[in-house]
Amino acid sequence: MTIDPARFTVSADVRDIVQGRRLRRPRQADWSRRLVRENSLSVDDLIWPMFVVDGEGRRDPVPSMPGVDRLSIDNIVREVERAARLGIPAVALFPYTDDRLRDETGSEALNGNNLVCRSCRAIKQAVPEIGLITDVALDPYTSHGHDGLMSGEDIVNDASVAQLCGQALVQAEAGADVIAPSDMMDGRVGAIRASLDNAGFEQVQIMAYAAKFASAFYGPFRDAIGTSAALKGDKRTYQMDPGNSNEALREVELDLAEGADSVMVKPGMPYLDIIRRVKDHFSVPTFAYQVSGEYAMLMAAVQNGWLDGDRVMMESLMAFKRAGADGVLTYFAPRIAERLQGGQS
Ligand SMILES: NCC(=O)CCC(=O)O
Ligand SMILES: [Mg+2]
Repeated sequence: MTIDPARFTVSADVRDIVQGRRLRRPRQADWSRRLVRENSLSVDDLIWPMFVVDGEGRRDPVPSMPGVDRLSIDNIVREVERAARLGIPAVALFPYTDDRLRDETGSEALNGNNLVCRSCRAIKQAVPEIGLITDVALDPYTSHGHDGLMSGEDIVNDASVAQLCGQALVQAEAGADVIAPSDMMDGRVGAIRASLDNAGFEQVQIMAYAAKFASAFYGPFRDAIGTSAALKGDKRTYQMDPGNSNEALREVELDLAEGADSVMVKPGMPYLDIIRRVKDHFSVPTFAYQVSGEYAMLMAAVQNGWLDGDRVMMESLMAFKRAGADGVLTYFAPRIAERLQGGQS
């Protein structure tokens, strides 16, 4: 329906008020909207998290993450080649560990020939130019599903840190460019930095999961790496309380003091305020993790036809940029990169 503006009398008062305050003016055309846009999204902002599983020719869908598969090494190499073609700067690896290899201490984490290490070698051989990020935490390897070592009901800090240093070393030896500790033990960044340096890996970066909250949004990830059933209790004695914000700044401050090259806030969208505070306070490379539950939530609505997939994906990523993030770990990475390559934002 079109209306005839002439039929509506606009008083001089209204015109006076609007005069000189027409913020809608630059919104009238695409060229102008693009010129005044404050933030932009580029392929350089993307880190693609990937799930690796043992075997060959495997591409097992993760039911709660439509469009995401667990890949065997041969297929993961193919996908990393695709990431490189798309211009994605880095990928992050997470292993699905066979139940037989899980134990109380997560000893498989220290096996220099474990699935993650074998994946690193294969990827580095095929696609040496891509950034390779590995996860340091024991949860994919422990029978109890916790990120550290357990003594009774407790997750013991310092002994866990020692184990995590060993894990970081085998990953660096296998070719990881960035060690990303996601365990939230106190002091692990400094200890890992020292271990890496002592072993001659002073160029290997540390991306610290500095402010990682005890969140219900990790559910689908735990399905993907097969720890949902194993996990005893919850992670509230080491991950942050969702009610806290100042504490996130202390966590980031300590990780930076201990030698982190970049820091991460996780989950993403429910914690945009934390990203903004971290960026404003420290002005360091700050990453966000759009976690599995955020992805699952959007995809579920998209599959029902309730949301436009491409548009919510782009808008959700733009929100991270606006909040101050330098980059985002997102399961949408290849889809976004394809869209950006097509020249659409
Ligand atoms: N350490 C990595 C994660 O916990 C990922 C969480 C997610 O995507 O839900
Ligand atoms: Mg900490």
